Amino acid sequence: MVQLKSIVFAKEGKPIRKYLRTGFRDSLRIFVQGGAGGNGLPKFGGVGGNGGNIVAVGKENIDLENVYRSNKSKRYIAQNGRHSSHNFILGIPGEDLDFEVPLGVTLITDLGKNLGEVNKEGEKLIIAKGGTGGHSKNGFLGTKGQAYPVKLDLKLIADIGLVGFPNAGKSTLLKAISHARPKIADYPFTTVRPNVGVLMYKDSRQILMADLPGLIEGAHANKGMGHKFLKHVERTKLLLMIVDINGFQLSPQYPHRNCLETILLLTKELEMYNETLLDKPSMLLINKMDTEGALSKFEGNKKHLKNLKDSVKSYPEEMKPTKFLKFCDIIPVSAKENVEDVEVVKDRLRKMLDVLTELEAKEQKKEEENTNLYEDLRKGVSEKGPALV
Ligand SMILES: Nc1nc2c(ncn2[C@@H]2O[C@H](COP(=O)(O)OP(=O)(O)OP(=O)(O)O)[C@@H](O)[C@H]2O)c(=O)[nH]1
Repeated sequence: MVQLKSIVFAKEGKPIRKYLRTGFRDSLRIFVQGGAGGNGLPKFGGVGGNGGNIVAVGKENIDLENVYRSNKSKRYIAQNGRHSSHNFILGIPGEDLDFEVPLGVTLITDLGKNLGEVNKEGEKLIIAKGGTGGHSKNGFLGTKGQAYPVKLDLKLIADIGLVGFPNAGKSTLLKAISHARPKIADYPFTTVRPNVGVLMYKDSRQILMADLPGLIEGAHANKGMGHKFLKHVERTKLLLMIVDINGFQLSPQYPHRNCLETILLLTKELEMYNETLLDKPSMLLINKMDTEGALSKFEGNKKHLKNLKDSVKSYPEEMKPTKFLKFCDIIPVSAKENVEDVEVVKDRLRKMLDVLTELEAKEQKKEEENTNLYEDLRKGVSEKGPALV
């Protein structure tokens, strides 16, 4: 209760962030060091063994907490290559050190160098190379392996990102539409970590939806949890925005925002984080349609919802995003009370994702055709030599 009061009545300007401990680890800093190469043996021209590499291996169903628990020292050091000797002229190479990482991880050095991503089960990525064994060309001295701190940055891989201000009904929808069992309560910030639900269809198709909590007006200025979880939206194919038909008020110190303003401010927050998010296909749910007066509010807002850009012309500049999401569907629902509404949403989401998958496949095919065309062209040129025009 004390904690709740601290959150809801936190004074403006005072970050709410410190009151919240999400317990969700979406980044982890570790130290990696490839093994050193063994020395060569000049007398016999012996070559030292190469040092082992540090290799990240994709593993389903684990998270960064598992990675941390499996090695709390957070140091990963691969085996050195053995020196060349009378018995082993070719020094034995050091073994690679493989460690498992969750799917969706990006590995970045402290200097900002992106080492790559791991997105599939069993996918391997060398993140620190072992040193080379000593031989005649390097004075028979083995070299050191690469060594540096690396950040593991986890972005959830979900098809749909569910965004909305606190209390809009994100958890309620996720629970109704999928097998997820998120915490639901009548106060903001109940959800303090992203929940992922699986939407199951009769033909065994599964769609992943991530509920991204903590977004509030001013998140771009690091209010609340700031944009902590928005990075997870970057990879989703589709944005599902959910707003309360009655609008939203964070606490008595904050102004009440009606439904239209809520949409506007949410869009603004998305834009402030990364404006390309607004190019994503999206759907809008107007929730809590079972509450008193909801229908008339919805009727009153219908034409504005259809043409948001013009409807908000007179709003203050600081509330307006420069771009708007192009909602494919705007659906009034009651996530809590109306199972049929939820089924409609589930159906529409499936249809939209199927179309997107088809478009993606076509794009990929086109890209492959273009690559082939280019290869043919290159081959033709190298056989005949460049044409003189
Ligand atoms: N009447 C009504 N209440 C709803 C509906 N959907 C959600 N609620 C209620 O609204 C409150 C907030 O719902 P949540 O699902 O926890 O909202 P949330 O967006 O996940 O909230 P945070 O965890 O703060 O991000 C709960 O008391 C829900 O029971 C609805 O369709 N109708």
